[in-house]
Amino acid sequence: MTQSGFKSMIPEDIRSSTPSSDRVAQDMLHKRDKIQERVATSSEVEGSGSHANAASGSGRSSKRPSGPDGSVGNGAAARAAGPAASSKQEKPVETHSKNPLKKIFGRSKSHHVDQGKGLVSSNPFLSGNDIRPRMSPKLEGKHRSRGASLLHKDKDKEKEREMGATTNMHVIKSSSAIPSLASHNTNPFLNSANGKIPLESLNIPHRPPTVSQLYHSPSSASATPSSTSLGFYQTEGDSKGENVLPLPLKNPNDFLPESMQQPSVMLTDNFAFVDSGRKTIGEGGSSQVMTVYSLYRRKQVYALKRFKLFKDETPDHFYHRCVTEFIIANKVSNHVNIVKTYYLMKTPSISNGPKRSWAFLMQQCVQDMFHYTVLSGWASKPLDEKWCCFKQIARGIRHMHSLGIAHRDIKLENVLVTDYGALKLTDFGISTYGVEDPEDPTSKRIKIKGYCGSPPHVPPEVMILSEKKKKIIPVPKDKEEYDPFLMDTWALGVLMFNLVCPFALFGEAHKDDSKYRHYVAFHEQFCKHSPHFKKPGVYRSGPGAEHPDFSKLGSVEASRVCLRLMDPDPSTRYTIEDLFNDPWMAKIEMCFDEDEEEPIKVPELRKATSDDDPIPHDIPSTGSSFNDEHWSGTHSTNPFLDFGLKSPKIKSKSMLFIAEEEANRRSASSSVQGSPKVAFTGDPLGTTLPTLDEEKTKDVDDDEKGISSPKAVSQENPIPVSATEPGHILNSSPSVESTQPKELLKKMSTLSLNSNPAYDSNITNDSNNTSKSEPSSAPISRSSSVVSKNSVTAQSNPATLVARKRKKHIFHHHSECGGKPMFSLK
Ligand SMILES: Nc1ncnc2c1ncn2[C@@H]1O[C@H](COP(=O)(O)OP(=O)(O)OP(=O)(O)O)[C@@H](O)[C@H]1O
Repeated sequence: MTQSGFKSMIPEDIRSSTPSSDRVAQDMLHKRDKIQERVATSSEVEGSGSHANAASGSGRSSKRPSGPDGSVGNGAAARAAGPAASSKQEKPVETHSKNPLKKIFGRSKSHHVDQGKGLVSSNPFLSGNDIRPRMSPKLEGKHRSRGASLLHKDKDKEKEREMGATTNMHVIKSSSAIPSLASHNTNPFLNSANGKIPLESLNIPHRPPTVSQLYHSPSSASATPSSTSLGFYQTEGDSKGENVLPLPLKNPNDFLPESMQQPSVMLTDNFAFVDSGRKTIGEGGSSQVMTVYSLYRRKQVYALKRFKLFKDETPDHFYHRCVTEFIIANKVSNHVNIVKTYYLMKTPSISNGPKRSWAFLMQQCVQDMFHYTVLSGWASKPLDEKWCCFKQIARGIRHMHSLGIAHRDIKLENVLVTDYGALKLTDFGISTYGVEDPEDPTSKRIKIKGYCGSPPHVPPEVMILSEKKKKIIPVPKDKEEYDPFLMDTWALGVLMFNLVCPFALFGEAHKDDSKYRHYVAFHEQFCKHSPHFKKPGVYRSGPGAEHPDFSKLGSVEASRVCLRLMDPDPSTRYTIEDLFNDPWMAKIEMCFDEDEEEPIKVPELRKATSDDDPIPHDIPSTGSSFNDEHWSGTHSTNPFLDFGLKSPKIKSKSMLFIAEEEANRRSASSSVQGSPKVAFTGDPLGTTLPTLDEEKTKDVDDDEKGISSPKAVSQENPIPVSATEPGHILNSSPSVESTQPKELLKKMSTLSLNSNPAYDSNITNDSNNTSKSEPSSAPISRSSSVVSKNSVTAQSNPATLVARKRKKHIFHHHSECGGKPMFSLK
């Protein structure tokens, strides 16, 4: 089928965010004038000077223009405002609303906390010090506390108070089921006082560490928390929660292992923002995602995940947080079911837009799976298609596990869908190595301490480690550690169930959750009646009519798999290999083959700036580098991956060609330099970018001269002289825009919002109230519809789908804890 035929299957609202669509490029061009205007205006408003800018960060936030959902420019503000606004609109709906959008099962909350201290392994980064704190804003409104206990046991109390307070806030402000649930709530932690949790700061290495050093060396400064406040976990949801990194921004290469050094680290050397970076395509607790395009191929668009510096987070802490996530994200990228993360880059501040920071340059996708599963037509999709999705996700997990890495936050929200129908795992913020030697995936597996994750995707053996739960039931010494890989398979079981049933079986896998107790009782009962059910290599039937919900999985084989994955006992739970050995898995027909080439193109890095030479210089095209090696598969085969269509002829670019092209570009650039020079107004040298194109020039803020202008960027230039430009230069032929229509997306495209009767029933709760909720399926409220005052409108109007999606990211899947294992063996 032709590309246009394929595109027509994607709803208009989704198409508009489709990465490789012409619309994006056209949109960019059409908005050029507008952008120019805006930048000019904002430059005036903002004034110049980075210090002023940093100091007035919050003020800037409030000035940001809102997107269609009212939150794009200022997600935190929207979060803060959302609950209040939503309470107005959603109170009347409560739990019996006929509006299915109020009742669709909700996004999970992530508890990014490692609260343990020390591992079985001697690896300090998997231990108590192995904390990657993380914010939990999406559902929690303004705050989320961090796992202070990971660092300071004596701070546990304070932390819990904070968690309780945060939870309370969340329950009240963001759940549609709040009114009814709140009255039954007896959670003693919901009314705790607020507490401030101190966090030790980090020592950042001055030289790039090796991966092993990053994760194993006790002396690795990069991962050693010292004494800094954890307050940034608690303030992210606040509109003023994001701080600005001090100038000069550090160079990612100073933090990356040698094997991962990048030939260019400044985003604007090779890319420019679509819509001047003011339009986000997604927002998470710790990041904003927007679209950028290649300066050499405007139709080549990528997702830029820009990380936020949380209030009170030290820059060093931030840098390490980003680099550890990047290392894993990049390492696991080379699989069709994992989103491709290419580079870690410095990004400039943009007037009335994002602030200077670090960001991942990633493959751009269309939507996350959660989005699709709440569409009205999803329930009626054939099970075959759902199992195909399931298998793709499982393959992504298998790939990660084969590299010795556990994801630890598997859920539908963290699965992205591409416009060519591939499903991809994303968000490796709490991923961790589960092996002794990160560079040897076959090395001994280790267990991990500390709570993290997103209930109900958090397995019982991890759930008990939550500070809240530890208060209820103390954890015996021998239960303080868990296998992170089995955490993933449990979560995969929950996800599998949710692909078919739009509600949660229980809120939290903990005994204080009555629905979970029901589930465990059923599981035990079933195994009792089928004694060989858990026997390795034996494949007994799973529950059928015995269970009203598992019977919806369509076959006793599927229910077997689901039950084996969601085995409360980790010692008998399916591993990912067990899953793939199950005959039911083998029978699943794939809608996207594992070895199928993807119609994507590795972003080109042709230019780099440095301290010594602020004018972008060509990146040598020979030699070997991390990227050559890492992306060799893509480069060495067909980088344009035309997906079964005839491949375009790929011509390598000679240096002469590049030089000519650059000359042309410069002359084109100079021709537009007569236009208002709005960018770099704060450039102390009064320079403009001689080689950047118009759009790029407009994108950059004055105060960022140190970052964005060639001269400013030149703070640090550790770009190795021998650095090579992997296949980037070779990839200069026209981008392949055509994508073959995939059945999956084709059918997804026919889905519409808001008319799925399945979502009308049983949607109530919030995980904090699960102990009071009643049996059968324990549905959870759809947090985004509750929090966002705009979400109701957005949800009921397919045309606003994308806007709604952006909104929802603000609210989904984070919790009060938010502590992310900062240095978890990455
Ligand atoms: N490559 C991408 N293409 C398209 N959209 C993306 C991409 N990466 C992320 N998004 C969107 O942005 C949202 C936020 O991304 P992500 O979950 O990675 O951020 P995060 O800050 O790590 O989230 P959190 O910390 O809250 O879990 C995603 O839910 C997704 O919808």
